[in-house]
Amino acid sequence: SPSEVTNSQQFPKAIIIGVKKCGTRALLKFLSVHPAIAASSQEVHFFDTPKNFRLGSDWYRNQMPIATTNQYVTIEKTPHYFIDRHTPKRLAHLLPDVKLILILRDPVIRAISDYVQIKSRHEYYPTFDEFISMKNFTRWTPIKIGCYAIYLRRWLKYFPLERIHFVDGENLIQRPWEELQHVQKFLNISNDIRQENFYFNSNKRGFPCIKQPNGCLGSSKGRQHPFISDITRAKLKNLYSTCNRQFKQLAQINFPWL
Ligand SMILES: Nc1ncnc2c1ncn2[C@@H]1O[C@H](COP(=O)(O)OS(=O)(=O)O)[C@@H](OP(=O)(O)O)[C@H]1O
Repeated sequence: SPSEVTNSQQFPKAIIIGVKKCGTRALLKFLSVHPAIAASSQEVHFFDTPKNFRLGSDWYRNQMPIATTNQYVTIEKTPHYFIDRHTPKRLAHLLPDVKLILILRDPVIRAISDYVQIKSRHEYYPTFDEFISMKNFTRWTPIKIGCYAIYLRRWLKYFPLERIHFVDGENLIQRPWEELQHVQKFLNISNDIRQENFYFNSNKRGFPCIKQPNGCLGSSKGRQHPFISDITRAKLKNLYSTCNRQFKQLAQINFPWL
């Protein structure tokens, strides 16, 4: 077909900048079935990793998926961009018109998810409750990342709020088509990914999958979370209440869990 003759690699029109463990992979996977989207399968880590950044913008473009002429929206996701100090400025300089997508979850659940991932790489590891009972627990990275306002403030020095779309990661699990509808609108593409494209898979602990071959996420997504004590929950809820309030103000959004 003619579109195959003009395959090319394009700089991203949109980037899922984070947040880690909030559903960035699910969002990109669901978006990738849209006919207008070419999605990068790997996390590119261009702006946040010195050895990659030094290779320059040609290297970056060469990491992008081959897009057919129909796929005029190239997207990549690197969740670490959100918390990286250098990325906002570097990205604004290279791609001043890029659209940013930020997916968020309840920071308490996000912290547990982060913990479960780290624990999976260790044979012996303290419990989540043990971490939170430590005096300096607020300096532990899985806890720090959940104070979204701190990081968003940095991004807003380089990007206007209208260029950032916020996705409710809790709702992406419950009613993914609603979040997809908003994202497709933000990207100015047709509303192709709809409710009838999803099913809930009991083998995937009830997480939604897309109706196509390999339409569910891999085994490292949707892990079992450990029991967390009420004391730990109350402590984190209290810690995040200020961050959440500031985030709501900065982002001018309101998700049910915020
Ligand atoms: N449809 C679907 N299927 C499976 N998992 C889903 C889905 N939608 C959202 N999620 C949640 O995504 C969490 C992982 O987030 P990320 O992909 O952003 O993680 S990462 O930062 O790339 O490591 C992952 O966290 P865990 O539950 O802790 O494994 C999921 O809760």
